[in-house]
Amino acid sequence: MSENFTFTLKATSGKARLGEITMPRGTIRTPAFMPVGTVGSVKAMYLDQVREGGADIILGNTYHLMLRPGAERVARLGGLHELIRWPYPILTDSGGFQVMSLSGLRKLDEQGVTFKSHIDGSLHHMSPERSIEIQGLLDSDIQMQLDECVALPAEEKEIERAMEMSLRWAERCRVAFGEQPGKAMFGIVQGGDSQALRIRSAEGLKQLDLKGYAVGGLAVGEPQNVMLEMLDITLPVLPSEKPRYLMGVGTPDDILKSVARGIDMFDCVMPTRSGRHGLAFTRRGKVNIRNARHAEDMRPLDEESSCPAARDYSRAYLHHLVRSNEALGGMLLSWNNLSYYQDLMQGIRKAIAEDRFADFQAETLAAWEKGDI
Ligand SMILES: CNc1nc2cc3c(=O)[nH]c(N)nc3c(CCN)c2[nH]1
Repeated sequence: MSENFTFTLKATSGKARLGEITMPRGTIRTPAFMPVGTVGSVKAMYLDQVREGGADIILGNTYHLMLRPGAERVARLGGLHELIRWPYPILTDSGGFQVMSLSGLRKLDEQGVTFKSHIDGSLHHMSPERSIEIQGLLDSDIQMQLDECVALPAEEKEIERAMEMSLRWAERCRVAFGEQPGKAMFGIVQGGDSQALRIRSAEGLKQLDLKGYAVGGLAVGEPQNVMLEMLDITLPVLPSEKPRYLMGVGTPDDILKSVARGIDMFDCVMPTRSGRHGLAFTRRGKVNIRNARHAEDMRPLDEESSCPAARDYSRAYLHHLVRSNEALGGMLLSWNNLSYYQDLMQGIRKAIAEDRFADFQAETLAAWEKGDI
């Protein structure tokens, strides 16, 4: 614990980094996977399970929480940590991405975004300053700048316009955030699939004395090789002594390849959303438990797992629950998947500490390819 936000690099293995973020509410072991708790809950999970499974930090969303229950209401209720009973660090996204992907966007200009709520159609305006104000009302530990994420493929001019405005918004968010020693504000690198624009965005953010840097504008439809190429371009420009967060990523394979390039933090709905739809992640690859071949398979998903959902329940029962659309099906698979992701992160951190990350990556991939699931 520390009254400040500090990031310590503990070891490297190639470009993979082992680190630790210390904050008043706790320590975050990196590389870290952040379960997504969009409206204040990690869907189908008790937060005790999320913690026991190995999560040091979870994600919340400004867009959703400002619409319901409302930022001022959360503040009146003691802040997000009190409300959801998660005393550890929370990172909140700024709302820009969710406005683009969820709401009826009405207007986007220098002042901010004007949009209609996807819940009740009410009209809302969010400026960079209001986004930071909301994240403060939520008592968020790591706050994200308001940005404009452009879906790919897109015209270079469009990508440039959005990247330049996101840079101006980063400066306004930096001013609005001020100095909050126990908290952090991260800038978000934009620039789409353009090498030059990615470099300009990263260089521009470096002028702002930020405590961390997110790489945004990726995992928005581009092929994995394009995402990885943008990391190869962007990461060398970012200060090595600050954490790097790749937003919205990703599959286990995405995570391994991004850690290999120097990413420290990840968030993705993949383990929880796919769990609710019957997809199980295991050490030996993915299992679509809805498939009829599991109907009488008495094996658990992974007899060696420390997670009861993976070790103690037969595939036959999981198959039955998912086919019957029983809530327990999504709960057990979400539990299995989050535990798998956190076990993967723990394996990654151990391999970096032992300077054998490349071997770990190869072994993990080989176990998936061998299948035998
Ligand atoms: C699933 N793919 C994905 N790409 C993202 C890009 C941004 C991005 O460029 N900016 C922001 N603010 N959020 C993003 C998110 C949401 C992360 N929870 C993304 N998710």
